[in-house]
Amino acid sequence: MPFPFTLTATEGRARTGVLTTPRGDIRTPAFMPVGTAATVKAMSVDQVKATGADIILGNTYHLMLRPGPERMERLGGLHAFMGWDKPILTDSGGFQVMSLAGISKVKEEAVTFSSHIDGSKHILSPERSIEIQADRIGADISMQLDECVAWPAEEPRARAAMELSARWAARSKAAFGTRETQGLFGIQQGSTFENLRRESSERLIDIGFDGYAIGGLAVGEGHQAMCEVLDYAPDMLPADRPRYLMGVGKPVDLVEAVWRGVDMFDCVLPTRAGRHGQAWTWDGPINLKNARFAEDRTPLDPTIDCPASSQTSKAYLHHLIRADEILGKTLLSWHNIAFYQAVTAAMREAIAHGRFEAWRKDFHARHVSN
Ligand SMILES: Cc1ccc(CCc2c3nc[nH]c3cc3c(=O)[nH]c(N)nc23)cc1
Repeated sequence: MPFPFTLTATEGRARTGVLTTPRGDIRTPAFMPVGTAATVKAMSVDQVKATGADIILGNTYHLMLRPGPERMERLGGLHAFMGWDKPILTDSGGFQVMSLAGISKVKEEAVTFSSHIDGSKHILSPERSIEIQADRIGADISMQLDECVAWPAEEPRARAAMELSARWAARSKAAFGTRETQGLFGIQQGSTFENLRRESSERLIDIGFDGYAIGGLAVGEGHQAMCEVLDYAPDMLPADRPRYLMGVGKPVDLVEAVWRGVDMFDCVLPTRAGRHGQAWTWDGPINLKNARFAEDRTPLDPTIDCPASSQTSKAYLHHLIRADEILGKTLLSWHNIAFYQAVTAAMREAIAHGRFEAWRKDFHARHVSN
């Protein structure tokens, strides 16, 4: 019995709804903060909860290397380990292997790689990835193991990766089996080739998943090329199940993807850029290192109910970032996650009232043009 996904309103291709899981409801459009190594970097669980996030992401690649799957299970799973009792989605690890691990080999059977931490050898098959995600980490939503090709890709290479991912989708589903309290998402591949994305979608639908991710984007193609794929890719996936665009993105990427029918997002940007002094605001990004903030006593955003956004002066944030203080990284990460939650909340509200088209125009005028 898949998690119920109820669409409460639609406007054009945009949708707003609720994905109901045993650990809590996920309001869509949803932004999912990335908690790679069992922490949303520089933030406490209470601070993440205070932003309104309904779900966070965990990373199979990092967690299988440290603390290790069997230790994680002995410690009660990721929810107990980190004290987060709402939903957790984990990626399957293949993408991180290709971008982080030492020597790695992709074979039909599995991906083999050496740890970027201590060089130890590891194997990640579709079956092992499901076991780690669902049984050792205890993720509420697991992702199939897939192969994401770099951009740009030649069609034959993109086809090979899409077909391998489709075969791994079937093996992931077989290994996952039927579970009452956990879900499994398939991942659409096919790079920038419409025909490949259609074949990928058809094969995933035949297998049947609780939700469908759009993979293979946010790999350097840029906003324009991503939007061109999103002009057709979301509609190839079932309208009655969640659509998750992996690794996206900047606020404007979220707006344009929601406009084209995407429901769920993850991105390291708000926390990673935050640690380096960048803050997102309704008027676009600013960097607090800039001298113009040295005596600016105004907060980043008085309308956001988050201490980092409305009760902290830019001058103080400027000082903390310039001094490379840990608190600066925490406060800017906290603000950025709260800002992303404010953006997704505003989109849910706009779609629910049939005024997302106007809201999108205002957003561009205010946020993008600067
Ligand atoms: C903790 C965590 C971090 C990151 C992710 C998403 C990581 C990610 C991508 N990031 C940018 N583009 C991406 C594409 C893919 C993809 O095609 N497949 C998979 N499995 N993951 C992707 C998921 C979980």
